[in-house]
Amino acid sequence: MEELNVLYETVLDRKASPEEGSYTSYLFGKGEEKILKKVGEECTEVIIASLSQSKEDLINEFGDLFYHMVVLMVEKGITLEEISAELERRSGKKHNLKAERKPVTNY
Ligand SMILES: N=c1c2ncn([C@@H]3O[C@H](COP(=O)(O)OP(=O)(O)OP(=O)(O)O)[C@@H](O)[C@H]3O)c2ncn1[C@@H]1O[C@H](COP(=O)(O)O)[C@@H](O)[C@H]1O
Repeated sequence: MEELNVLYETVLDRKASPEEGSYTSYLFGKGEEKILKKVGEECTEVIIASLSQSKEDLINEFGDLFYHMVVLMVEKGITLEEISAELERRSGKKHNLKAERKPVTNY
């Protein structure tokens, strides 16, 4: 997802060089507690949209959640590559688990 990389780089840039009128700079200025609050709010909005709103609204809420998650990742010094590596590790583990699975016997 190239857009996610672009977003990550933009957010990283806002942290390094705050810009006036930038919502991202505003969030970093407020600090971690505010960012965590926003991530929590956006999670709740995704849940509400899942239960009662249109697919379009839900996609919109996922967009907000992804954005705030990226802000939190940058705040905590976590890269997209690290998340990617973790997902890859899990996927490899799953394959290994499958290979290790014992055949089912019916007696
Ligand atoms: N993807 C987003 C994005 N998604 C959501 N938001 C902002 O998140 C806020 C969430 O709205 P809310 O109503 O929940 O919050 P609020 O009442 O405005 O603010 P709070 O007082 O609750 O903090 C809105 O102001 C949105 O504009 C985003 N702001 C920025 N981006 C990306 O970040 C990049 C840099 O943006 P700036 O930092 O604004 O330059 C942009 O190019 C965008 O790609």
